[in-house]
Amino acid sequence: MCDNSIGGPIEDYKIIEFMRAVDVVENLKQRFPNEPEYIQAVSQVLSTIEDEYNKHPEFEKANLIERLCIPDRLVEFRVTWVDDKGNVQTNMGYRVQHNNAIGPYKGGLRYHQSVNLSILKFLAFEQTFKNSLTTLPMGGAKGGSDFSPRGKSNAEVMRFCQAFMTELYRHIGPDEDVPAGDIGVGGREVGFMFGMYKKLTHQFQGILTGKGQEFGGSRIRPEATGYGNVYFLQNMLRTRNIDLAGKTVLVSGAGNVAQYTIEKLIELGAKPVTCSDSDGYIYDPDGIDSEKLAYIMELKNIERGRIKEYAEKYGVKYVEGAKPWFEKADIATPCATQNEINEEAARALVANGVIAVSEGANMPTVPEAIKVFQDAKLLYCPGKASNAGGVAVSGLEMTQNSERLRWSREEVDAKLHDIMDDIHANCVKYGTQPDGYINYVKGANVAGFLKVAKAMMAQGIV
Ligand SMILES: NC(=O)C1=CN([C@@H]2O[C@H](COP(=O)(O)OP(=O)(O)OC[C@H]3O[C@@H](n4cnc5c(N)ncnc54)[C@H](OP(=O)(O)O)[C@@H]3O)[C@@H](O)[C@H]2O)C=CC1
Ligand SMILES: O=C(O)CCC(=O)C(=O)O
Repeated sequence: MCDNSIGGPIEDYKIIEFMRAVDVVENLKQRFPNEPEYIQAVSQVLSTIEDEYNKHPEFEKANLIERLCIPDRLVEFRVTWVDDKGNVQTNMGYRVQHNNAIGPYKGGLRYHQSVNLSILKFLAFEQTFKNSLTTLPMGGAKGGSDFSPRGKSNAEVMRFCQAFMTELYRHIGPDEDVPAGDIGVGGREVGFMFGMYKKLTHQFQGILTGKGQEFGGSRIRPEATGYGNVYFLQNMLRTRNIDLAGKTVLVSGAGNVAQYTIEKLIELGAKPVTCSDSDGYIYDPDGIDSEKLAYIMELKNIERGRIKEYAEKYGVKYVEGAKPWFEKADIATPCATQNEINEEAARALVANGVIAVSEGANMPTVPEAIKVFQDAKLLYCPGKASNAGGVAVSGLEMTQNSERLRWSREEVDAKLHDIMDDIHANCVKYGTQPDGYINYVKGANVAGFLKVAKAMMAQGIV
């Protein structure tokens, strides 16, 4: 029996071989043939960690790679609810508990008509690496439903959230799994789910993050993903002595992440000129200022209207059915959804002189487009690093809930800032190439992977 440099007594399990990312991905494709987003995410990570993984033969002997790629558990259930007309509706509900080697499962819930297992498996896989990068003790998970709150009344959203929780509550807990928001799930939905959990269990526990400020929510959690995205962007720019102030920025999305990305960009003197929803984008050459942002927040969070109305109010360009990547600017930050920058858009961004791309969304850039950015030596960072501020402050919310106290806005913001700095430093450590170019994709993947891998090895074959 040998004592491996990382991990425990696993000598007899397997003859040492090298891991070949392409083989692992091919095998997963055969086993999960209808899950393109999941395969895309796995294949991007494996291709960048292959060398590091193979420096540790004990990993392959323990078949660590398959155990890391395949989720621990999939929970799938029917959600039945009644709409305002009295019709009985059904949707699917899911929770993908991917990996809890370094802490309780943690990750958002997405309510959108496109939700399926492939999308949730990709998000839960990415979340595992992201949460590891935050330096906080959180495993990775994701969940949600093919229910879309868009066009539903408040009462319908409440009934759906309550019905969803009547099943989900069995699978979550402060030390087991702590969901939060994502697309289509914000403070309103978290509140309704929290209320139902309390009703079902008679317990007031920190089982969700992103809660209202009055019942255990952390200060800065709503802002955290967007603010963190901009803090990370600043760090990237500093590596080339570039100042964010005065730069024009293309932003996609008009939801939580986009709004607070825009807020922080304005505060730091940059000029966001676009934002979008799933119908189209607006281009405001004068820049979205604080007053216009307040209008967007009211429009999207209260009236639940369409971004086209911004163009009508301020007399600016609105482009139906398109994304903002063909406009001219210095920086781009996709904050809407996965695969929203394709190769053609990436080429346009490079041709237009964009210097940095920081992802607020999860996996918004397709692999061919990432290659375009990296070949052009752009400052390009994957979401698992640049948008980790949201889950990081969720981790801080969990800590505050356990201690039954609340930190000030300044305290939480300072901790968020430190965490984003740490993530950036780790990307530089593991991603700097011999020519000095920082491959943030590799840096984030290797740093996130190593911590989870070491924890899994130490915990034996389970
Ligand atoms: N909230 C958080 O803390 C975190 C979120 N993220 C990621 O950030 C991204 C945005 O999330 P968030 O802001 O919370 O979600 P929201 O629901 O608040 O906003 C999503 C925005 O993206 C648009 N959008 C959604 N789907 C599509 C689509 N298929 N095509 C075009 N536009 C679309 C929405 O438009 P419409 O209203 O028309 O649907 C909306 O403007 C997601 O990738 C999410 O996973 C990452 C880390 C943390
Ligand atoms: O705050 C959380 O737990 C999850 C945030 C999230 O969904 C994400 O990081 O993609």
